[in-house]
This record gives sequence, structure tokens and C-alpha cells, in this order.
Amino acid sequence: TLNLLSSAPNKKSLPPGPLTFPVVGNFLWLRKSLSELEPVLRSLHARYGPMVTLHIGSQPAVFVASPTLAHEALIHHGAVFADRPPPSTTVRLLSSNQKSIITSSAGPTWRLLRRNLTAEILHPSRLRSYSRARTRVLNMLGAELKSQPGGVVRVIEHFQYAMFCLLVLMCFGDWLEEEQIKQIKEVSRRLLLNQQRFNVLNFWPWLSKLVLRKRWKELYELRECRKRVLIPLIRARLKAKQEQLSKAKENRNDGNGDWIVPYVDTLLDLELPEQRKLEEDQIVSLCWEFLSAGTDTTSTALQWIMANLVKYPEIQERLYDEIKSVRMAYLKAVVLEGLRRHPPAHFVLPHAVKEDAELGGYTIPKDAIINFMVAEMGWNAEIWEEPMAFKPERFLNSGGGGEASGFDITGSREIKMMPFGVGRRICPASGLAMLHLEYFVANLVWQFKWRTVAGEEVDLSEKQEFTMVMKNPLRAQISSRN
Ligand code: HEM
Repeated sequence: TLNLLSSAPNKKSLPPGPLTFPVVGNFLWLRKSLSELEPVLRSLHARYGPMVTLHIGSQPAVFVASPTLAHEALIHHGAVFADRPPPSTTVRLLSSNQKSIITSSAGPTWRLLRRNLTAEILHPSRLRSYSRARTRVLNMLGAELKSQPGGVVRVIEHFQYAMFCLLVLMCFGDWLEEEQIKQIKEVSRRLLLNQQRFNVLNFWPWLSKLVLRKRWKELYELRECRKRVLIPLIRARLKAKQEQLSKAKENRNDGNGDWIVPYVDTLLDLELPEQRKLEEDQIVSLCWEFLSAGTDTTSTALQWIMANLVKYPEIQERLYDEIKSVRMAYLKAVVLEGLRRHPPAHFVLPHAVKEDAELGGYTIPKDAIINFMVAEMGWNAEIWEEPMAFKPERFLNSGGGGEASGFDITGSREIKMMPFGVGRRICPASGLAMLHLEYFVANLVWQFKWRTVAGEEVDLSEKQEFTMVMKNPLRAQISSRN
């Protein structure tokens, strides 16, 4: 009783929500993925308003569904709401103790790592330099699709592989052989597929170390495997850089210099705020983050967009005509509509506040997890007419003059949707993701006509995996346009 009384004032000022769940219930909540909670949250929001608190375990989790409150938190009080909750034991293990952008708390190391990625790799002028890698991957994807018997393609595995290759080439250099890419892909898949199983290790880690010893061993083994694959690539770049340096010193530039700057090179150069270079392990987890943050998100988005182009042939034909006449506004509108209607992440990654903060008249305590509901905002009927329909045209007026490019995806003035998040933690690669989506959608529609497979329909049902994917993956009948 004493305990309850002393914590009462704080609890009271949290956003409202059902106060208690039975203990067993709690355990189930923990295991349910956030998206399974979405329908529950929807009814809780209807009852309690745009901010709801669930007491998950001992930690309050606040869910924000209103674009206005998200703007207030992430833009107006951006510095306060930019932190992350402490990572789980397994995440800590795989991120070399939070040496990754996603997991680090909002301090000098996070700023440095994030700035390195945005300035050295994701800057528009740099993005142009990776065009050779894009062409190589597009040709590979086109050849794979063409080789499917009867022209019937199940796209998702091909899309995933294409996005993965592209990021591997940006990370380690575009001279890499396909055999090397396949090795990395193999470990990556295994880690991803086992994520749910490894998550369980985080509930009472001391207990799981006794009961789930084999699973812990598997996790350690996969981490080793990841090192075995990546460290030779990192060392090869270190050597190449040293050779280049000595050539430059001796003034014997043979013109065989590199075409591009791979991400790993920038990490080898980087100095942490405490004036020390990154350790090999930390470079491994940063490269890993680069590959895994961008593969499923982008390939899922691409699949959803292509699914809508198959389902609505008139949209596909209009897109084809506009590409033919080199008008790209509609292309951008199609991609934006895809991200609004089918955001790969239905929630941004969990946020936290550095100190107790206020939002919408309630207190957000330091130990709370704050979730922003991406899909709900994109489907908000007060902002979007017929929100569940796929209508790219809605973006053509957003900038005036029929230009979709005027739409502000950063939400800095006002949030209408936030597929990449907004504010200081906004996806640093939103520009790269948009470029890749526009590039592949345009080329796939340019090269092939996409139709439904005879006797089948495109089913837009969702299923939560690492991202929100198509429950029944897209299959399409393709034929060459020329
Ligand atoms: C369609 C594709 C993508 C979508 C929808 C997407 C979405 C997101 C979202 C919602 C967040 C969380 C924002 C927050 O916590 O407030 C995020 C963070 C992040 N994304 Fe992306 N992303 C995509 C592609 C990529 C790519 C291609 C990369 C890397 C090459 C990438 C790297 C990151 C990183 C490093 C963060 C963490 C930022 C931080 O914590 O400071 N993403 N992304």
C-alpha cells in the first residue's frame, strides 16, 4: 500500500489508460508485437483521447495517435523527446553496447555517428556517385524477373535481395563479387528470422540463461558468424586505404582510384568524442545497422507500391505514360501514396525523454516509452479524404502547380503523415529510400507490363514481420514492354 501511495501523484499525471492488467495479461502484452495492439489501441484512443498509457511490465508505455501532439513533441520539443529507452540485453549485445545510431541515447556519440552517415554517405551529391551500383543491381533484378517460368513472378524475395545488394555495395564498395554478398545475406537472414526467438531471452535474462542456454549459445554463435563474414571486408578496406595513401605520398597515382566512398571507409576514419577510433566490433555493428535498417523497409514499401500498380492498371498506365514523356511528378506521388497507405513501420522506433516532460497537459516520466502511431496518422480522416483508398493524385496538389515535390515529408511545418518519423530522430535515409523507390518503380514499370495472374487477385491484407508486409506476397504476370 505504501508503495502505491507514494507513486500515485506521478501515475495520475500520466496520459489516461486502463490502469491495471492481471499479471498474466501483462506477460501476454509483452510478447504481443505492437501492431497486434493496434486495434486495441484504436478503441482505447476512442475512449481516452489521442494519448493513451499502457502499463507494460513496470514501465509505462505512452501511445500518441495525434499528428498535432506528435508535432508538439518531436518538432517543438525535439531535443527533449529525441532519446531512446535503454536497449534490451540482446540488442545491447548485437549493437556492441549501443554503438549504433538507432540504439544510442541522444548524446555526442549519437550525433557524431548520425552526422557521419548523413554528411558522408547520404548527402545528395554522394548519392549520385552510387549510380553504377544502382544500374548493376537493376540489371540483376531485371534478369532474375525475366527468367521466371511463364512470366509469373513472386516479387518479394527478389526485391529484398536487390535492396540488400545495393546497400552492401554502398557499404563495402561496388567492386564486391556476388558470392561475397550472398554470404552476408545468409547471416543476415538467420539473424532476422530468429529475432522473435532471441527477444524472449530478454525477459528475466538471468532465468533464461539457465533455462534457454542453447538459445543464448545460438545468439553468440550468430554474432561470431557475422564477425567472420564482415571483418575480412573491413580489413580489406583498411589495407586498400593504406595503399592509396602511400601511393598518394609517392605521387604515383595510377588512375585506378576508387569510384565511390563506401560507408565502411568513413567509419575507419571516424574519431569518437573521447578521441579514439571505433573498434572493429563497433564497425561491424554500424555496418550491420546500415544493411538491416534499409533492406526490409525499402523492399516492403516497393512490394506494396507494385501491388497497387497491379491491382489498379489505370494508375500503372498513367505512370507509364508520364515516364515516357519524362514527367516525374506522378512517380513521386505514387511513391508517397504508397508510403502513406502502407507505411513499412506502423510505429516509429520507441522514443524516451531525458527528463520528465509535459505533453498535452500530461506528464511523460523519464522511465516511459513513447510510441508514435505512424499508420494512424497517415489514415487520419480529418486530414485525408477517403484515407484507405490508393489515390496518388492527392499529392499532385500538395505543392501547387501539380507538383508532388512540394509535399513536406519531414513534417517540420505540420505533420500529415510520418512514414520516416519527424524531428531529430527522423530516418536519416529518407532521401535514399525515396530515390531507391522512385528508381525501381520507374524502371520496373518502364521495362515490364504488370498484370494479375489469371484466376488470382491482389490481396492487400497485412501481416507484421520485421516490417508490416503483405500477408499474401504479391505474385504478378509480367511481360516485356518492348
Ligand atoms: C522506405 C524505407 C524506410 C522507411 C519507411 C524508414 C523508416 C524509419 C523510421 C520510422 C525510423 C524511426 C524514426 C524515429 O525513431 O523517430 C527510422 C530510423 C532510422 N533509419 Fe530508416 N527507413 C527506411 C529506410 C532506411 C534506409 C535505406 C536506411 C539506411 C541506409 C535507414 C536507416 C535508418 C537509421 C540509421 C535510423 C535511426 C535514426 C536515429 O535513431 O537517429 N532507413 N527509419
